[in-house]
Amino acid sequence: MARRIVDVLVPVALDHPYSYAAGDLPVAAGDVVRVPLGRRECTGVVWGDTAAPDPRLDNRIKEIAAKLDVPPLNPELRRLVDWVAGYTLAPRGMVLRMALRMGEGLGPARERVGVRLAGPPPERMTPARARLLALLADGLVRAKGDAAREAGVSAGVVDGLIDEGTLATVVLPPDPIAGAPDPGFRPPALSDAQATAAAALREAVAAADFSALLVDGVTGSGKTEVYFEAVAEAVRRGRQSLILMPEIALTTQSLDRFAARFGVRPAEWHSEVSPRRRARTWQAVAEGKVPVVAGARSALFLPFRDLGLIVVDEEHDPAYKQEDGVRYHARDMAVVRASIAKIPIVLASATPSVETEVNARKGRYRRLPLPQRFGGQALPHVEAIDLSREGPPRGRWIAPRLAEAVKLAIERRQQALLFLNRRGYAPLTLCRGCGYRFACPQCDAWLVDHRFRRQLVCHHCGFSTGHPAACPNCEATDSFVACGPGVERLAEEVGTLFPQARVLVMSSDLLTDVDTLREELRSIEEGRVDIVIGTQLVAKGHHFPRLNLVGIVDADLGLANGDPRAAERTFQLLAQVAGRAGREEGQGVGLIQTHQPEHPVMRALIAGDREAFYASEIATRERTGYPPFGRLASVIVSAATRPAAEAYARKLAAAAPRDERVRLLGPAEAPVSLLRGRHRFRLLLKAPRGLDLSGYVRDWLAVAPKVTGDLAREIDIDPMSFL
Ligand SMILES: Nc1ncnc2c1ncn2[C@@H]1O[C@H](COP(=O)(O)OP(=O)(O)OP(=O)(O)O)[C@@H](O)[C@H]1O
Ligand SMILES: [Zn+2]
Repeated sequence: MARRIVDVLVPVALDHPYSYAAGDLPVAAGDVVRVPLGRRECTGVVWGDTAAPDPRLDNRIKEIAAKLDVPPLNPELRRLVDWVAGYTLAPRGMVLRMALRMGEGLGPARERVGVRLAGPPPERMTPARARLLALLADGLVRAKGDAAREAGVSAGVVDGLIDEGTLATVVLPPDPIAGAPDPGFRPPALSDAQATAAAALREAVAAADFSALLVDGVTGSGKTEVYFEAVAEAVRRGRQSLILMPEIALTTQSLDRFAARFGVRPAEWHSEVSPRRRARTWQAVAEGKVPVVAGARSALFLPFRDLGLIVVDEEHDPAYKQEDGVRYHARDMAVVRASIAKIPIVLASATPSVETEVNARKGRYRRLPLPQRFGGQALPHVEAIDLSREGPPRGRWIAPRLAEAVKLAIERRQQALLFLNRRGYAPLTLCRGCGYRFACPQCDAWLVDHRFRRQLVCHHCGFSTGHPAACPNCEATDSFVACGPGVERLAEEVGTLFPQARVLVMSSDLLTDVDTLREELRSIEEGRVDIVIGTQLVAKGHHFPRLNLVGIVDADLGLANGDPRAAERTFQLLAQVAGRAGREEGQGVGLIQTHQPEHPVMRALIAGDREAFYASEIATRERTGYPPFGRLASVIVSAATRPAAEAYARKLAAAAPRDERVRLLGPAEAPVSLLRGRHRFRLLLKAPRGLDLSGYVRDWLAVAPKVTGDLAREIDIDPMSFL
């Protein structure tokens, strides 16, 4: 009988599977196996039987080493891997890698050890020992760390009593990945609009077929409570749910709210979860033991055994786009997964992406509107502060009218949020003597002054250096001027304006860990802070009951770049930030400092007229052929030298297949022309909506000159970043 040869896809940068002999192993498609690869062994997945094994390779074909004892990757996930690779042009192996996070090489799990009272009291008694013994007097087993913490003693005290035989150790089972959510635990009383939307969601889950629904609710309308009803329905039907969230910062409150609604927290999946816990979660999800996962975009590639629902919260958020490795948009690929799995997908946003808005208008997505805030709170009243007429004095950033409003808020014991989407102290430092500007040696970017950390930092590559004593150019001392504001500088100004106020600066670079972040968010919720100064970290999703005033310090910041989505992003971000105001009591107020009060984005925000914004933006996109009315793909060519990058970019452009429907723009030097020491050129493709742009690019690359030496080529289908 002929040997059975199978295709095994391995998680490396390769598009095609390798052939292996199955040997005596009864392997089937989807099985996770160990295979020899070069000199090492790696984990791969059987993709199918090799259709036509090459007889010339027969004696070179190696055997599968072992079949792993984990559930196979089901056809749905395998199709998703194929689909994402085909669409993004990322090597299939790299997409598979995202689906194979089962944690090899972690070694055996560390045991959790508990202690209990077991023997006679120790000969020498100390107050700490006495406290510990008093705690354990009830005879219960406690985890070692818990016992020490509860008794207020060090771990050494516990160990000492174990050595003396007073305490005995017990091996504890690992703490569970996730409990069982109870759909009937604490269902909310829904408003009419919420109830209508929730009913539609429940029906969609019950229909168990592909459908896309948009929960389109104003800020504070209770979108979360509503999509929880879809999750409840999936749980009732014994099917798994995936809730995607753009940022871990967002998950904190949502997880607590989930627990309040369902009695337990969902399983979490994001970069802050430890590798070991992730490995256990992966396995439990594959075994169908995890009813609900809440996670960042990479959770999309988890091996659900029976996925019944996907929710994408804040679907418009740019964080859903992965910008390195496999460049994919998690919202778009979630729609793909839902259609492959034949399940409903729920998108939620107060400011839908233009793509989603168009889909809803065309009826491809079903819109479920929540036009009012829950509990009848009014939406914030938004006004512009025209910086060219009533701006702050030189060297200051808070206009008198905004300062007055902050003062009033504090007097009323309410909170104020000052939003500035710029980390650090100042975006540019220059020498007053000679005009020298501090730039990153490896990037085309200025160094940002971070005073809290006492460093000048590059926001592109992370390069950092101390503040020099003298100008590197003219050697003048004490001649540096900080130009422009960052949140740290704003904090300085707030300190002088409101010396008594309790101020919290929140910015991703100041964060040490998630626990600190959670604690800081809690301190705002509980009213232990008067003024919050923050970047987009605090802009989204949060619900702060006492926050009534939102001041947007520089509303024009995001409008100035050449990004076709600049207006959309600015509108979304500012609407989200303003939407933090007045969610529980009183009238929320948003004050927008801008030089362009007449800009369509500002006008829509001030008038609270979302429709006006979408109408003008959609018309512009339609006229210019930008997404979703046309399609884009970008190619970045980079090299160690500028001529090498440029020469290859030109050759690449010359090799583009002729197709009058596709327009090739460039090559042009990228806006960030130097990044991490590499010179960059950009090509942009524009095509009509119906064209298979991935296919076009694939054909192009097949005939393009080879990438040699230190040249690199990054393909981005549906690019979101234009730097
Ligand atoms: N039916 C309900 N019963 C009780 N509380 C509710 C209900 N609906 C919403 N809420 C509360 O109203 C507040 C706002 O809801 P939620 O945060 O879900 O709004 P949202 O639409 O997600 O807002 P945003 O888009 O601004 O994040 C929350 O504190 C939530 O618990
Ligand atoms: Zn840099």
